Amino acid sequence: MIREINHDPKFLSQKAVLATPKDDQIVTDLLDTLQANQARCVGMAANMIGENKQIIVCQMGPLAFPMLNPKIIKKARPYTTTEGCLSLTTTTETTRYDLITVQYFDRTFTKQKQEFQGFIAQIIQHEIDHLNGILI
Ligand SMILES: CSCC[C@H](NC=O)C(=O)O
Repeated sequence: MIREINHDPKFLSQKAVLATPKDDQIVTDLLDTLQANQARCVGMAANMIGENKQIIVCQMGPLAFPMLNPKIIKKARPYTTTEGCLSLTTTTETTRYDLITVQYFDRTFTKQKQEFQGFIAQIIQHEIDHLNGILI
């Protein structure tokens, strides 16, 4: 189901709680909502649809993939960039890392560890910030 985008700064600045296998409907809704906003959005965190759970979805080419309870366990090659966000009206300068290793659970709740580089790594960092209540 496509959900409304949350713009409430108080809600968005909370730290999200751990996701469980019972949260699969949130994953579906997040993927639907990302797809509906594809023209202006490449990633979303669950709190952006009003669900305070550690779930993100990221668009990589034609593929949108969910990550549950993601954690960056390694980061390298910092750089400065400017980002916007569907939940905000302004853009901000921020530091990102070109190379990251992420530990997460996939939709079947299987533990994964994967390395990401470049733009997709940037999206993941932006969305994980959302889970920690950090808006760029
Ligand atoms: C380049 S990272 C920007 C990610 C942002 N998503 C919002 O959470 C978006 O504009 O899709």
